[in-house]
Amino acid sequence: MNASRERLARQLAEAVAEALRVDLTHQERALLVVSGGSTPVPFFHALAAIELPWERIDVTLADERWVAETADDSNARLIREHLLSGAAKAANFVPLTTADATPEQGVDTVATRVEQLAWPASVVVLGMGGDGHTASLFPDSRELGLALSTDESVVAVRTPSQPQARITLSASRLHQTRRHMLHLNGEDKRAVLATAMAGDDVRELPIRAFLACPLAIYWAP
Ligand SMILES: O=C1O[C@H](COP(=O)(O)O)[C@@H](O)[C@H](O)[C@H]1O
Repeated sequence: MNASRERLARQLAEAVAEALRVDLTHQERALLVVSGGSTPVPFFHALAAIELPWERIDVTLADERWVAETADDSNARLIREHLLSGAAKAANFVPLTTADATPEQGVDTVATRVEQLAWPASVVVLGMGGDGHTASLFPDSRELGLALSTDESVVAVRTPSQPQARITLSASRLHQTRRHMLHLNGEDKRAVLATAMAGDDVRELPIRAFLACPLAIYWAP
């Protein structure tokens, strides 16, 4: 692994841990929302090694593929394998899937689960794909307009460019946080982010929905 990406992951983990510590001085439970994908793995390892009152911390996802938790591309599996270990094992993880066959069938159950958490979250750590998507707010999601505008907490999404149906926290729910952090690596993503910053069409590059949050950007080459 590229040393600057490892260093960035540690810096992000320290910032997230500090945010959780601060919030836990004045509230009983704190909520951390993380993203899936390949980028956050070293961040998860760094965060898992930090001593925190993890038993008072809930962790959930920005989005999930509607697959079994045992599937290779399950974000829940990623969290269980890379974050919920070491000190962080005591955290309460709240997944975004159910045993229902489709996200449309499971969405209400997931919404109830999500809404019971300690909002506003302490931190939402977003990722970004090369197409400017974040969470499962993809430019070509049929439900993108809904996910950007609804007051519902979660939305089932079907996205032609993606092999699986997904479920995502809505933009309004992802905005319910004290801090937004964006974690990304590589020149290609830096270029996409620069394009996003130079325009304002959220449907073209959904990451734009979070650029004015304010958003702390953690980028490494
Ligand atoms: O599909 C997804 O991709 C993005 C970015 O993934 P990465 O592998 O390039 O890090 C991620 O932020 C999002 O949560 C995930 O569902």
